Amino acid sequence: MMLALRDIACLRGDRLLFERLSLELAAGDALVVTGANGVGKSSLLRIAAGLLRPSAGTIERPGRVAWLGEASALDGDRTLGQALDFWAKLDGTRPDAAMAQMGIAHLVRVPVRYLSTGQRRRAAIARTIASGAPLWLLDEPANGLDAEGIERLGDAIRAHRRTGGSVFTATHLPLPIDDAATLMLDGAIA
Ligand SMILES: Nc1ncnc2c1ncn2[C@@H]1O[C@H](COP(=O)(O)OP(=O)(O)OP(=O)(O)O)[C@@H](O)[C@H]1O
Repeated sequence: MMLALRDIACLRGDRLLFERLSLELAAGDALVVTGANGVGKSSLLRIAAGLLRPSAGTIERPGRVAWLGEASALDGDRTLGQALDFWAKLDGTRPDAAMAQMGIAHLVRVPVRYLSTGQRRRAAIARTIASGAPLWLLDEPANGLDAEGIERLGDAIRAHRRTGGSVFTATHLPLPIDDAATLMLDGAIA
């Protein structure tokens, strides 16, 4: 088991976004959460990541987690290579293969602040790949990616699952993920 949420409730402000939500991810699983803007997809992923405390329920997450959110955690003043190296060192890995996988190896000497939106997103995905974490939590990972980037993201997810990794993602854009389970948040709270 990579992730288990049991009877989770999420209250934001005075709004109950969802309650009694349970899910489990095993090695190799992919789970895609969909639903309208504001329904609570990001909140659910943040709860799964331990970035947001649920108002009820329990979370089990035995292994390491890679978090990909809206904000880039890459230092704008460093080159892409240095910025990815920084994180890879902490994780005890190397980012080179991940950069190649996302088609950004040629940008290794470009300062992160000069990268385009899609290049930055590819870099964030490369960081996720290079983390070596078994569980990927991806909040709208395809935002800003072109068709080729989305394909590379799909390939990366496939490769990750093939080696026993799991992926839990929220997305508006259709992602090329084989036999993913889907969770539709509909905001229907009794
Ligand atoms: N810090 C906060 N305090 C109170 N309410 C919040 C806070 N952060 C988010 N919300 C509210 O929680 C609800 C769910 O937000 P969330 O970001 O989880 O939705 P989402 O389904 O990911 O939306 P989107 O599709 O727009 O990304 C929204 O109504 C939002 O306004």
